[in-house]
Amino acid sequence: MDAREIALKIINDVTSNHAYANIALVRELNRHKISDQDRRFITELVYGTIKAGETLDWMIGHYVTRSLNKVAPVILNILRMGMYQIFFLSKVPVSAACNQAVELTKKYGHTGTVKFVNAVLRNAGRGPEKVIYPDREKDIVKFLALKYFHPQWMVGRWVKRLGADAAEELCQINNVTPALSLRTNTLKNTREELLDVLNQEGVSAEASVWTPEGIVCHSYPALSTLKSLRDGLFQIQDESSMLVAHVLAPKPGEFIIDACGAPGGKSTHIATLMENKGRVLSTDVYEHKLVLTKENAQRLGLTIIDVQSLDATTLGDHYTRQADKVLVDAPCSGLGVLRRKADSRWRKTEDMFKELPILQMAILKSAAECVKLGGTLVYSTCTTEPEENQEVVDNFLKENPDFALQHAGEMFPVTENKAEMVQLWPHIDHVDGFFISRLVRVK
Ligand SMILES: C[S@@+](CC[C@H](N)C(=O)[O-])C[C@H]1O[C@@H](n2cnc3c(N)ncnc32)[C@H](O)[C@@H]1O
Repeated sequence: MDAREIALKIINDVTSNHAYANIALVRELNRHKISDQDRRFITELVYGTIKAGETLDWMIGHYVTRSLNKVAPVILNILRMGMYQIFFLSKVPVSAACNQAVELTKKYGHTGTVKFVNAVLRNAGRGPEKVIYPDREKDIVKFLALKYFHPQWMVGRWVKRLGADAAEELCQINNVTPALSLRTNTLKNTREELLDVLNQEGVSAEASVWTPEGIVCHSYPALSTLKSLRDGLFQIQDESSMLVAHVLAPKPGEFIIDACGAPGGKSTHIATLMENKGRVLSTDVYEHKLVLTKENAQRLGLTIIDVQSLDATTLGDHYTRQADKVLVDAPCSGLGVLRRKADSRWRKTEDMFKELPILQMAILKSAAECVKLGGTLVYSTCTTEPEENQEVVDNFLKENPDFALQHAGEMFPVTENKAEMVQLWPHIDHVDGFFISRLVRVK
């Protein structure tokens, strides 16, 4: 199988079988003996074609008269891959993109589809100027959605809320692969020591400006080859995600519940800040995910984390007023982390903003029952949308006068932040979009 056929197989798996792009990619890459150059090409082609899906269909529409619904899924994916190479991969000659698509169609289609694919791609290659984006001034939403590969409803929300320019910056940054960030395991080494070890392992990295233990990597070999990872010298975690445990501010000896804890990114950070003294109960509704929490804790040398499979909407029945601090890192729409996965933007729906706040509120209410008098409750999400963030906290506070809002931004360990409820943005803060709020039980 050549690189483009492998890419086609992965894309088919995503579009026809709803496979996750990153999982399907790794699975398929591991099945073949492929050069590093081909790996990079396949990755770029798969992620690009999936991300640009609606834009590519709109572009194809300029060169065909029949409805794309009538085109067989595999042929449509061959066309999408061809269009992506012609319009967005300048290093690939147009002739190569066309010829390879035709070869693939000979294998997966018939004489008629071979002619069709050949005609569409050669016409696109000869006349790319036929594709004209909507006028930015007249239809900003459609323009941004097509230009930056986002669902129109999503762009519409952001334009309304943030204005056209900020929405454009956000869409733009959502297409840039973020740097890898790591959290130093301060129980095993200091950040400076870890930076030295990483340097010796061929990682180019620098200290994060957000947290005292954060590290940002600019280039690195395959993570599986790093002894420092196997030895538990660090945990992979985004910089904004690292801020959550700092806002919770756990102390050695406390009892802390992490209500939506798997795969343990924040539970392990909390236990580390507690110097591995006290108790962290990390619960999650999905039992299989708790295995990952246990593995992370073990690799990092943390012994105070217990895991329990539990629906957090019932947490209050089990641990009433027992915890010093509770974290609710709630399941959410994930609009703050779209840059991390090529297909995630196309999996979101507007219904999420009706359904998720109901679950988030139920979890928050039940988790709140576990907090002792004077104890802390932190509510965080990796999304940017107010229905899941400020509105959940505001509604909770209205119904629960036993809790008061505290200043989350003031708890940031390094940077200054004046917001009571913090909303971080990829295009402003250059970290994952995260919401963090901090409440205290006063009665
Ligand atoms: C944002 S993720 C948590 C990430 C985790 N805090 C970390 O830092 O690694 C949300 C988690 O909530 C879990 N979840 C979803 N519904 C839940 C429920 N009703 N009760 C408990 N956990 C739930 C999901 O399985 C998912 O692992």
